[in-house]
Amino acid sequence: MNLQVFTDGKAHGRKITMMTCYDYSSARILRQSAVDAFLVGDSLAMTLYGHDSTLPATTEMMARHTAAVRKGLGPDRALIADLPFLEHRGSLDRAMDAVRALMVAGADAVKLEGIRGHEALVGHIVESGIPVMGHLGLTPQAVHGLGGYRVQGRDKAAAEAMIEQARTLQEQGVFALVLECVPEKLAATIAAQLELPVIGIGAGSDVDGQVLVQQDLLGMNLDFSPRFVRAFAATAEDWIGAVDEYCRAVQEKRFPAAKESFQ
Ligand SMILES: Nc1nc(=O)c2c([nH]1)NC[C@@H]1CN(c3ccc(C(=O)N[C@@H](CCC(=O)O)C(=O)O)cc3)CN21
Ligand SMILES: CC(C)C(=O)C(=O)O
Ligand SMILES: [Mg+2]
Repeated sequence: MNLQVFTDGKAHGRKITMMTCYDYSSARILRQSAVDAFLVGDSLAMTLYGHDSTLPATTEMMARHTAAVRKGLGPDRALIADLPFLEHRGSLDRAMDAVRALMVAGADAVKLEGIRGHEALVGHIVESGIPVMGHLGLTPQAVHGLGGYRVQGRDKAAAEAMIEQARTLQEQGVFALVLECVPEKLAATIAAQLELPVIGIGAGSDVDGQVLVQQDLLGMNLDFSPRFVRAFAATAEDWIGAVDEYCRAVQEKRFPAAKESFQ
C-alpha cells in the first residue's frame, strides 16, 4: 500500500518526505527522486494559476491535476489530493462527490483542512474506506477568518485547542496530519503525544516528516519567501540562463545545427 511510508516512517523514526506536484512532466521526473509522497495541493491556485489565495481551486481543477500527476508518477507512489475550499463544509453528498472525483482521478487519499464542525464527516470518509490526511495550524482556506497567513497556536489556549483537535482527528481515524506554521515546540509536542505521523511545514524539525511546495523548494518562486521556505536549487536562474542561451544561439545561427535539421 502506497501510504505505508507514513506508518513505517513514524514506527522506525525515519523522516517522511513529501512535496507538492501538480503536473505530468514534473511527476515523470520526480518519480526518480527519493520523495515518499506527493501532494496535489490546492496551493496550485496560487502557484500555477496566479490567484492570491487557495480559495479559487475547484474539485474539477484538483481532479484534472491529480489525474495528470498519477500518470507521471505511475501506480506505486503515494499521492494525496487536497479537498478544495468549502467542499467538506456543505452537504454530505457534495463532500462525497468531491472525494469521489479526487479518488477516481488517482489519489490514494484526500487531505482536508480543519476539524471543528466536520468531525463526523471525517469519520464517514474514513469509514467509506478512503484514507484521510488532516491539516491544522495555518489552514490557508481559512485565511480570511485567520486574518492573514500567520503562525497559529502561539498562546496557551490556542495551543491546547490544537492538541485537542489533533486528538480528535486521530480518533476519527486520519492516517497522518499536516501542521502548517506552528511554533516548533507545539508541533513537537503533538508529534510526540500522538500516534499519527505529523508532517510539518513551518513547524520545525521535531516532527515525523516535512512537506514543501515544489516551486518553493526548487527556487522557482522568486516572490514568495516566508521564513519556512528553503530553495534547494536556483532553478529560476538556470531556466533564464538556458533560455537566454537559446535566444543567443538562434541569433547567431548556432541553432538549429545541421544535425538538428532535415537534409
Ligand atoms: N508557493 C506556496 N507555498 C506555500 O507554502 C503555500 C502556498 N504557496 N499557498 C498556500 C499556502 C500559503 N502559505 C503561506 C503564505 C504566507 C506565509 C507567511 O507570510 N508567513 C509569515 C509568518 C508571519 C508570522 O505570523 O510570524 C512568515 O514570515 O513566514 C505563510 C504561509 C503556505 N502555502
Ligand atoms: C502546503 C501544503 C501542505 C498544502 O496544503 C498545499 O500545497 O496546498
Ligand atoms: Mg493545501
